[in-house]
Amino acid sequence: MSTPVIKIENLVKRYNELVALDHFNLEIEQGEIFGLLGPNGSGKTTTINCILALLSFDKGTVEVFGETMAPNKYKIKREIGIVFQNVAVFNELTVYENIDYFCGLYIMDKNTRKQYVEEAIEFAGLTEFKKFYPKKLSGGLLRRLNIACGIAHKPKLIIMDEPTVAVDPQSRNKILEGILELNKKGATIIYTSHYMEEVEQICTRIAIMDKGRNLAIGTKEELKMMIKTGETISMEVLELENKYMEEIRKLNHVYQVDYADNKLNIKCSKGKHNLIRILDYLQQNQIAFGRVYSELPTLNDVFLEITGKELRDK
Ligand SMILES: Nc1ncnc2c1ncn2[C@@H]1O[C@H](COP(=O)(O)OP(=O)(O)OP(=O)(O)O)[C@@H](O)[C@H]1O
Repeated sequence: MSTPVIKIENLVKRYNELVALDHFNLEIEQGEIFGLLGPNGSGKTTTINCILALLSFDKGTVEVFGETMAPNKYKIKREIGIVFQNVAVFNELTVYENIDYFCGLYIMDKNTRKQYVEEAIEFAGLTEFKKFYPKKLSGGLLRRLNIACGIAHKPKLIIMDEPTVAVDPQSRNKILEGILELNKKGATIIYTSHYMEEVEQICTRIAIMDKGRNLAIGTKEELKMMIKTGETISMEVLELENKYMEEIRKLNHVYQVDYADNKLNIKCSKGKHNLIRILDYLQQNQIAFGRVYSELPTLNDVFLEITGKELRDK
């Protein structure tokens, strides 16, 4: 097997009393789009900062491209592109000049740099805005500029820390498509987010974090196989006596039944004919029902089952 791009073992990071990373382990292979998913404060940014050697830590090891990471490992740092949560560009420079500046930190040859900057501008959809100053850009365009600055030097590893927070849907889609494109061209991507839909959409593997620990790791299919919920069936029911709720609860594969605001919610473990069995029961007992929905588990269900709380997909 090839050397992992990232290998983190037993990482502990404390901020005084607070344990931000608690014996955290992670391995990321070349070519992955790896999602670090967790609620606010779960330790995603701390993990990224430890990978980049921007933070010292209390215990454990961090290897990048097979080498122990340290603040002076410039050869490794050249191969990493980072897009931070907060936009970090110069207000005094235009879009073109900003990208040129960041690219120039790594690419010395003038012609190559010019080509890379043009490519990054096109990639981020900023061609019309080349001469604009950041203050004149919308929030979404500013994020795209931030990304272009981070990736223009064609790094092998791109780390994106919540790049779509507070971004309009159009720019969000553009950013997600862009990440897939960068990956297709060979970059390994680490993507942190608390938007589970995005992570489901683009990531090849996902780690679910909470309180500085890695709770589960796998493809989205593997994560969903880890939990009991196979299917959530919900429907509108105008009236439902308690005795029926009890009986539904006893049906095969059903393990949770809730009824509130005329909505019946039934959680089932994995089974082939859950929906048919439930509808048969309702019909036999002449219980009228309206629209019926059947949903497969989401990453939120995985998170909920593992931690007992919602991921809060804001
Ligand atoms: N410089 C710091 N000093 C003290 N505590 C910190 C510091 N940075 C982070 N923390 C705390 O460490 C924990 C992990 O924070 P971190 O920013 O890594 O989480 P996160 O998952 O990235 O959250 P968010 O999604 O809000 O960015 C939180 O409890 C946070 O309050």
